[in-house]
Amino acid sequence: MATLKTPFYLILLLAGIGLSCQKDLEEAASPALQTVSVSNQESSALVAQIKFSLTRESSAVVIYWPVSGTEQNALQSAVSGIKKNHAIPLFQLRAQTTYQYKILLIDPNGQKKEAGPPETFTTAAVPEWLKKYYDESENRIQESLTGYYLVIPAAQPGGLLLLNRRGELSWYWSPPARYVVKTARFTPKNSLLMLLDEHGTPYNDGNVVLETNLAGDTLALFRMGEKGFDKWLHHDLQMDANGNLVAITNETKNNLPGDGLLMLDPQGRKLWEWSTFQELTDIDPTQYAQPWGNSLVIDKDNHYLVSFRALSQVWKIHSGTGKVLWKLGKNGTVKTPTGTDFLFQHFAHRNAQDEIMLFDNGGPLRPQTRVLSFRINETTLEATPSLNFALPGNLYSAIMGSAALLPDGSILSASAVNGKLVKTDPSGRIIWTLTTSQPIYRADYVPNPFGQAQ
Ligand SMILES: O=[N+]([O-])c1ccc(OS(=O)(=O)O)cc1
Repeated sequence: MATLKTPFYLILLLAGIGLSCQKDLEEAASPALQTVSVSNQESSALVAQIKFSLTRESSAVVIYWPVSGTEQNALQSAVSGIKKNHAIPLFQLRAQTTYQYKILLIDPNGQKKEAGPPETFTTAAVPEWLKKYYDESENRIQESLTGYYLVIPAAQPGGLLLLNRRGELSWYWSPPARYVVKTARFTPKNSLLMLLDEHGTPYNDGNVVLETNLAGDTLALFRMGEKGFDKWLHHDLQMDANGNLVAITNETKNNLPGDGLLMLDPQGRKLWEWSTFQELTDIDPTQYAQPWGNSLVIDKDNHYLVSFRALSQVWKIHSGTGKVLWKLGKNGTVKTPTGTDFLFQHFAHRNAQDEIMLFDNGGPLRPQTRVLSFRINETTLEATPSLNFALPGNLYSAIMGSAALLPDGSILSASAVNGKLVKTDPSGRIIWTLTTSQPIYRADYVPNPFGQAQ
């Protein structure tokens, strides 16, 4: 039987060609960096965004550390999914600091490979107004809760601050020159929904709604006069689970000022509206004041809880029919024990204990601010008081302010006009205080703002 013998040199040659083809294929298949840019501005100096494009799709992550530190102590961004064009936010930066960063590409086996040598960028300075508003060096705390405090200044130009458990500024947003920030809320998407004003309007009125993520990308921008946005908004706004916007509006009837609600879809088209004039039909103009809606939340059953400061009442409003389901407070429809009426309250909401909680500002008749909560039987319309404590006299705030339950059962209060953010226990004993140089409109606790940032 004849055997075909392949010469040894030919085997080597073929093997060599095979190997080099394999290598070429692998190199062609492995993604490489094409373009890279870093953005970081004074408007939000504690976050940078690394944008880069790859020759091929890949998942990626960025590690970063101050040049004065070491790579071993690098922070790591969230993992960016498989694609060619990436925009990766880097959070928890320090201002006016030079960082080194590395882009790591993640292969299908989860192996990370450096896309190139380390590069550097330097962060911008915190704006002067913010340095004056909040002095980190005077505000050191040691808090065991790992979340952050969203502080909304009642100061111009205003902006938004996130403070960490040590009282440090972890993130902020300072508005472009033409805007003043009036209020803001975190959304179910962990973005920020803000009410801005560009006309020097007093109080908490605004004509622009801006949604941004924490990286500073604009997700939505609505301006009064466009589509269904046909009224001034004031004091509060929310995004519902479907991405619709709901906000408190100014209404007018027979030359009297009222309040309303407006719902816009994610494209800014009007879906629904409501007015206090639907409910207050028997008005004596000599006794009338604008109800002054000053907080709005979407309750667990999708109906609205609105605080009306001038009425010293919180209303629950049916989100479909507009019917007022109940009124909590003085002369309301919910039965409350004597001594629990509140005055000129703000920030009414349902807390994690399923109670309606609010910041009871007080007023000239009772110049003392309290934190109250009520368990409400919505069938029998009976309220059982729960939290009820007064803040010390030096924390009395006749206007604005907030009180929110923290996950450890303590309470975060913004004593607005005094520029004090206080953590107290449920009896009102102060645990820590943070101070701002001008008033705080309100503050809230945000458990994990950076974890899920988009
Ligand atoms: O006088 N202010 O500046 C002022 C007054 C009331 C007010 O409304 S409140 O409901 O937020 O207290 C806000 C600001």
